[in-house]
Amino acid sequence: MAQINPSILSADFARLAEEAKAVEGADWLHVDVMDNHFVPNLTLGVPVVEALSKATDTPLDCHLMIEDADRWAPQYVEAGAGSVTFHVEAAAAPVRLAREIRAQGARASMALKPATPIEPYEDLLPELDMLLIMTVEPGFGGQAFLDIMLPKIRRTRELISKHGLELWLQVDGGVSASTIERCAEAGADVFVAGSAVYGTQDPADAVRALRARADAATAGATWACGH
Ligand SMILES: O=C(CO)[C@@H](O)[C@H](O)COP(=O)(O)O
Ligand SMILES: [Fe+2]
Repeated sequence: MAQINPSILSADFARLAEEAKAVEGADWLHVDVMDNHFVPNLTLGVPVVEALSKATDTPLDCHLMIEDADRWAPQYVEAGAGSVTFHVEAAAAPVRLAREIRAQGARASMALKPATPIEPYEDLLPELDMLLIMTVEPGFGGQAFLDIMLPKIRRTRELISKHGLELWLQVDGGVSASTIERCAEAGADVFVAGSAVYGTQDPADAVRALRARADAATAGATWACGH
């Protein structure tokens, strides 16, 4: 079954605990951490992640859009994140960092910006629990989905199958009722959705509807074996 991870970036930041509860039933809560250096936007940091992890039973999927990921990522595990995604463009030693995150007991995930190819990282895939392919330039919610990322999603799914890995393949940016099927058909199985969830009257229902669309699009796919 497809996983839907609502992005808290599109929620009301003055009511984070309530907004987190509004999507209980989602698989993970996606938390976008931005430092105004790696991306031109500033959101939240370790203390807010710590508070959120106490405010919801939904596990936290922290997407770090920050420089010096090697130094900061372990602190997000300590703050309560169940999955920590660092950008390969911001990590000096991605293998060491992934091993450190796993040793701390969290899922280790690596993200690629749109212009970063997957091929140089094929040998790193066994070190990861999830790979995130950005389908917008990171930094803001509500941007249009980049169709040109679909071939990269397809090639990554082929690499995962070739190596027989359990790795989850996440897409993030512009995922909505009108784009999720294309992502699912290309091979993604974890979907981040910000505006398509929090921009609706009933966020929990939006999560269910997105999951149903993704599942329908991949019914019968050999790799869609569930989590
Ligand atoms: O990481 C990011 C943006 O950099 C995302 O997680 C966005 O928050 C997704 O928002 P939508 O594109 O779904 O509105
Ligand atoms: Fe994100």
